[in-house]
Amino acid sequence: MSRLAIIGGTGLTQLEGLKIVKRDTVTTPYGRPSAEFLTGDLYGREVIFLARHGNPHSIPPHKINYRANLYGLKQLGVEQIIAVAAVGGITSEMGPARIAIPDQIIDYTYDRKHTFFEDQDDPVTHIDFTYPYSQNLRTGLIKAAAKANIQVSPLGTYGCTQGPRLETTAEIRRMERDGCDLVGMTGMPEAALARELGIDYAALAVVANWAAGKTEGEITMAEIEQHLHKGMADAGEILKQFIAA
Ligand SMILES: CSC[C@H]1O[C@H](OP(=O)(O)O)[C@H](O)[C@@H]1O
Ligand code: HPA
Repeated sequence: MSRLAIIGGTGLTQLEGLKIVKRDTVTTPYGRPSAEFLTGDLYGREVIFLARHGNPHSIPPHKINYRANLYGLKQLGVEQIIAVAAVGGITSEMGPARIAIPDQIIDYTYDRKHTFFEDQDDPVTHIDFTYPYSQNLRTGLIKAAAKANIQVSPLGTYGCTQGPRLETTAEIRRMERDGCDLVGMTGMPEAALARELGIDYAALAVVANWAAGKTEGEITMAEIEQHLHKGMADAGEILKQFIAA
């Protein structure tokens, strides 16, 4: 069976149910990962968990060392990653607490270390990224959601912004015109780095709020926390069914 890792984001700093058997503080040629890699038993399967923003949550999205995180997971033999991510909902289906399994990404980030192929000695390498998420893992997550009786959006385009600020109304309007259904700040370069390392990667996106300008008023952290509470409980059920299968 492939070695599976779960990367947790906002609202998932600790993975409930994980019986931890090993803690690895890994060093990589790219620096230090966000936190210890926790290996343990989750519903009978060995899983490695990493808190993307650190534990406690202290690293903002643009400061995450994505290369160290992904390289560290590769060093531990990981072949599959499910990334859990909080997002804002842009299109009508993507209301708060909804879960989506995106199939596409648009990258609006800048100034992030986004590739392993940049040294003079490296051959020039252009990975294929036509389908940024693993179809195999996406299908598994969609089936797991059906088994858990949780309605999810089986498709969606994740737009990744630089953060840490939230977006303006005009930025969200532009992203919607571009075809984005969801907005988050960590999907890239995480997904591309996984592909560069040959690790299968899919995301469980949990909608925390309507994106900027989609409702009257401003976005509050209280609203985000409330919706994430429900959304993360559902994400946990989906992961449980995914592992059971
Ligand atoms: C207002 S919460 C924004 C924060 O939450 C998301 O984190 P993650 O993708 O790690 O769950 C988003 O990308 C931002 O980093
Ligand atoms: O509205 C948002 N924008 C960007 N990232 C997010 N993560 C949760 N909500 C949002």
